[in-house]
Amino acid sequence: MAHVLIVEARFYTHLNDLLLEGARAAIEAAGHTHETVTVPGALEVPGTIALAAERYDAFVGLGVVIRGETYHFEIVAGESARGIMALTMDGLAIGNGILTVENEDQALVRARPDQKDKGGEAAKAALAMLDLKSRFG
Ligand SMILES: Nc1c(NC[C@H](O)[C@H](O)[C@H](O)CO)[nH]c(=O)[nH]c1=O
Ligand SMILES: CC(=O)[C@@H](O)COP(=O)(O)O
Repeated sequence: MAHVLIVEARFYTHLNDLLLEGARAAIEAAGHTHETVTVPGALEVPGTIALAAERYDAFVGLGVVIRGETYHFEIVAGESARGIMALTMDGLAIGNGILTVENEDQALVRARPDQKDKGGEAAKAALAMLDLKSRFG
């Protein structure tokens, strides 16, 4: 049984709740346990995973980044993904469920567990990486 840390950037509460629901359901369906920590925004997700790296078997990053008027979108979307990928290359089992979308409608379809269920998908990816880690690590 693995213990998974969900790191959720609580920027859009109603969308986060859906991502969390999907991620938690996927982890529980696979017979694992989880805890959740809430951080201010997507940029804080990789740093938080790095701080907790030794304490959990796998990690799920959740959040929603919606394009605004400025270049800030590129920074938040790109740097959060870059940070998560850097930690993945260091050998951590992580699923990236940070949505990077043009508008709220796109986010809603992707967050809803009965639609694209990107929270659940990210949790399954984290567990798949954990399996690969035990096989090759
Ligand atoms: N605009 C969004 C942000 N921005 C906040 C940053 O992630 C960060 O918390 C701030 O710059 C302080 O370091 N975060 C999201 O998760 N989603 C956004 O759409
Ligand atoms: C991530 C963003 O683009 C964002 O929420 C910031 O919006 P803006 O560029 O309009 O300041």
